[in-house]
Amino acid sequence: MITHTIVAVIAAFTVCLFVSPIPEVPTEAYVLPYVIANGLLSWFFSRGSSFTTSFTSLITINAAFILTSTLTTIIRRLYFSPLSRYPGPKLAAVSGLWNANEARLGRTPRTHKALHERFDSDVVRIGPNELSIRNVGAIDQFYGGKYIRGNFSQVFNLQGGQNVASLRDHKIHGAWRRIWGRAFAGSEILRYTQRLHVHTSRTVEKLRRLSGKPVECGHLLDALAFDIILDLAFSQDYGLQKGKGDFKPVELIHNFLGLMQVVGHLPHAQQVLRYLPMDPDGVLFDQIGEGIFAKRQTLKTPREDIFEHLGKPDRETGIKMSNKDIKMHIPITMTVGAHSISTTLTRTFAALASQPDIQARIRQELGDTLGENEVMSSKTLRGARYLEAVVKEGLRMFSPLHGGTPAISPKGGITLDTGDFIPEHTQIWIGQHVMMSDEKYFPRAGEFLPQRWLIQEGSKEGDMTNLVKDKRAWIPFGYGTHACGGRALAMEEMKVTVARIVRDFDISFRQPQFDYDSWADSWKDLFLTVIEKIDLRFVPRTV
Ligand code: HEM
Repeated sequence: MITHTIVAVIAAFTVCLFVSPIPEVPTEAYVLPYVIANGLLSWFFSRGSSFTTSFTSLITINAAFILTSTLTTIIRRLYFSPLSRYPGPKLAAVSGLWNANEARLGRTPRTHKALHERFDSDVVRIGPNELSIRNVGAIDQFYGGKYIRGNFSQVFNLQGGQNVASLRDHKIHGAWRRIWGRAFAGSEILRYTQRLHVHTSRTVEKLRRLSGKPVECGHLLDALAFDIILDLAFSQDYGLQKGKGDFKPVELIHNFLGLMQVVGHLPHAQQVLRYLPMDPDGVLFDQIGEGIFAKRQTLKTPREDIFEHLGKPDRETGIKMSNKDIKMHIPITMTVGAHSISTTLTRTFAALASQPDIQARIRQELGDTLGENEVMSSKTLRGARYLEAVVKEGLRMFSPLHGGTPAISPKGGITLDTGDFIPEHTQIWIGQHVMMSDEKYFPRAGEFLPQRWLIQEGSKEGDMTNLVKDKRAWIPFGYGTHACGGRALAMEEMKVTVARIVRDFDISFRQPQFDYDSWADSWKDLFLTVIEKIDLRFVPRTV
């Protein structure tokens, strides 16, 4: 028995040397050999021994192996890892489960920010092979050029297949992004103007009918954003604003974001889940999406929509998406295309509800810049700089993807301008919340101050007020090759919606003593942020 134990301990040390370095070895690479080794051992021990003896030998050898592996891994991660020099919770250094649990609770961005402050460090360790970085120069160092995207993005292809948000191959990703880019070119955005106008008009009419009665703002804007994306992507009038369409897909998004967020932080779990049946909410969401897409394919009218572009080849390389590739873009379009907009806008309207002076200033600017009965669009709102500042400030404080998307540190590692060396293969996060709520970049970061984005009278272009110390830290849409594919549409949609609603209504909280801080504490960052209900009043303006 002693020989078995010694052999198991030596084997465990050897395996640990093999699986521990950064990056860690994929689950299959050691689970499969482990199972095979156990099968061979069972066969070996069962020859000429009783069941009890061979079973005891097997248990002893497994216990010695697992215990030694666990202890070796913990000691290595705590004291001998190249990341040991960085501060952070000990539990985070030991296991990815710490970060996954923060993710489950929907508070990773806030926890990471608190760690940077507690340890007074721009680099903190948030996993055995993971760091959170709070340094503006690092954004381009890690996300500029052809960087390797982190493990988290692989959660978008659990059911097999790829979309732009999961793809790691730069050649194909580049081609797919150019295809996406054509759907959001300036000329296309202008073509979407009339459709945006129709949908925002429905929301405005609805608010007029409600005439100052409390409205659950998240629900109102979910309906608006979902109707818009289903029209622009699939040429369909889904009718949520008219109370006709099915709200189920919106509810499903809220449900499965939680699962995605946890699994995204556990790459080994992602690998296992690929072999298991999909979560029922995910299956239903896919089915609804495919139904919407199938309906689109039967339309007789010309389909001047985003998916029309996705079906065309990339002009530079000739690369074309297969039918499967196109279908893989349905769920992501419905999720990021609607949920991001509605949560950002809802929280922006809540910020406006507490600041009537900002509403008044938006109205005054619209009066000065817009012609009478002019349809609002990126073109007609071009001169509305204060409106743009309000939307930018909303995106700074309420970005829907608050925790960032990770990158893998390149070969040879990177030295930050703080002097910190980040070893190769480390997964790093430069989170939106960590960066955009930092006083060093945005003084009075906790306050909603659109004027921070206005260039001072008489100053040079690019010379901002002293409330923006470094505009490179404004990253609501991410940065680099994987930055948001729908930014132009998102900006247009948010500007038009804010302008139309603020021009026609006085916005206030349902209860004058609304506890904004408790409401903000209840938001959950589940890859995309999920917010609790909020009732606002939209009182029609008479002039
Ligand atoms: C408030 C609105 C929005 C915000 C703040 C936002 C932000 C983001 C962020 C931070 C990313 C990840 C970037 C990265 O990995 O570095 C992303 C990815 C993406 N977004 Fe948006 N988004 C918004 C709305 C939209 C809309 C309306 C669409 C249109 C359908 C869209 C399409 C995409 C796509 C396709 C990607 C994946 C890009 C890639 O991986 O190459 N987004 N977005």
